[in-house]
Amino acid sequence: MSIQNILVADDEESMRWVLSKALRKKGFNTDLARDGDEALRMIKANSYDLALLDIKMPGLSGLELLDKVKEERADLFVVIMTAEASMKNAVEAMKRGAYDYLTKPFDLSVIDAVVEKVSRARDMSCQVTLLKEELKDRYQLEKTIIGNSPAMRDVYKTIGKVAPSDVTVLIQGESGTGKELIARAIHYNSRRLGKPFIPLNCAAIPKELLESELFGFEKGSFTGASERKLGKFEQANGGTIFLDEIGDMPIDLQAKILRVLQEKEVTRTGGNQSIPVDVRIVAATNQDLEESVRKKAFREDLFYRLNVIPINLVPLRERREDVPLLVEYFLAKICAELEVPNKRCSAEAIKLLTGYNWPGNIRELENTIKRAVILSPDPLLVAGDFPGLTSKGADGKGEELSLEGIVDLKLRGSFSNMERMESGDVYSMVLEQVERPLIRFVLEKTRGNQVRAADILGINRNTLRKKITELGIEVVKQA
Ligand SMILES: Nc1ncnc2c1ncn2[C@@H]1O[C@H](COP(=O)(O)OP(=O)(O)OP(=O)(O)O)[C@@H](O)[C@H]1O
Repeated sequence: MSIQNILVADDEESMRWVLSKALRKKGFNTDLARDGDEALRMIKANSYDLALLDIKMPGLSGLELLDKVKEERADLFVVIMTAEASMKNAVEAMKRGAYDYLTKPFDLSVIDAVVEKVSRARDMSCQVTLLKEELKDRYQLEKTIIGNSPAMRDVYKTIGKVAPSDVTVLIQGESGTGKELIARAIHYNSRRLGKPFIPLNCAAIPKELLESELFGFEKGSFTGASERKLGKFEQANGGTIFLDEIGDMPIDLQAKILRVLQEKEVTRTGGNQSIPVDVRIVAATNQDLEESVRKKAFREDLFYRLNVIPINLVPLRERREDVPLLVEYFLAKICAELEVPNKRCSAEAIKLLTGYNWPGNIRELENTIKRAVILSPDPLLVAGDFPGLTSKGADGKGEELSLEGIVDLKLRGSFSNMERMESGDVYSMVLEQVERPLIRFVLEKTRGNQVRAADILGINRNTLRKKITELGIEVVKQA
């Protein structure tokens, strides 16, 4: 990864002129700052690979600036320049994280050598960062996305298939189902790993500001635009931009996003230059985008561009078998974060958590566990430690879990491993297990009166008799 963009900050005009001429001749993009404050603003607004900073400048000195740079852009290589060959300054600069130190006057060949050295060091450091990221992210995918349900296993397969390419992905799912987590997993398992992952929630930013957030603006393009600002697309260059709640994107901006996808370039507000960007787009929504297309609230062409690979995250209530795993994971994570001894959930508490409807999905589950861990002094969390769930009822709407809900839960628990199911026997097996307790229950209530039982069930008397024999039900007649 060679150097492209260099900032030169020096209060001496002749020095700025000489350096910029020499560097531009070698093909580098060079920006110039007259003092420390200007340099800091430029560093914040642009992505430089190297900054040559004079130690003595009006406003922020080179060393003060160096401290700020280390806070803002720890990866920027800084070379400090000074007219005084004092050992003290040199040591101070290196201690504060400068990459090198040059004493003026210097020959231009010294500058060439420094740029070359920084270039090699950047390559090395990129490799190290990449390696670190890679290790971190393997850990992330394996450890942080929890869920073993068939629906989640399908999601993992899709991540594996799409991550290596640059294809656009549209993640759909209710709030709290893990859309951002999946977007990160795609980024960290792609070749863009080590480059920025920039999330932007389109619904959280006022419409008037969204355009400049996305595309940036030029200095002076409107009142208050005192400096150039890079938009999220430019910040994400080389990496991935995650456009959350894309359904809330105003229609005029949708056209601009389409242009980025087609032309791979952006124009800053107030600017007339097209800037090439290499960014992968992962978008997410909790709305029915096809419906928005029908209502003309979302551009059809953009929808098809984004929806190349759809990933649907099913709500937690439709993959309840993942709840116990998630509970275990969040208990360990939260106890470690809060530095409290590990806690467990009783079987009864797990049953309650599994039966709840989770309208806020995994985010709500995580918060619920956190609240219980904080409020309960005991190592074993029981159902009573989740009062919000018991009072609201198992489906979160103040009602008991429906019969269908219980059967659904039971089925998911029993058949979580579809691959192991025999073909051809499931339908009758499940019906039998529902029919038998149902008939037994009604016969019990009618004290063994088959005529009455058939009437309640709404089936023919002969059919009931046949079922009693087939299912081996014992009829106890009571007076
Ligand atoms: N499968 C999962 N395993 C572990 N943690 C998860 C999982 N899915 C989501 N989470 C956690 O739940 C929280 C919410 O996830 P995330 O922010 O990705 O959801 P979202 O769908 O993007 O929500 P929203 O639409 O509200 O922005 C995060 O803390 C995330 O780490």
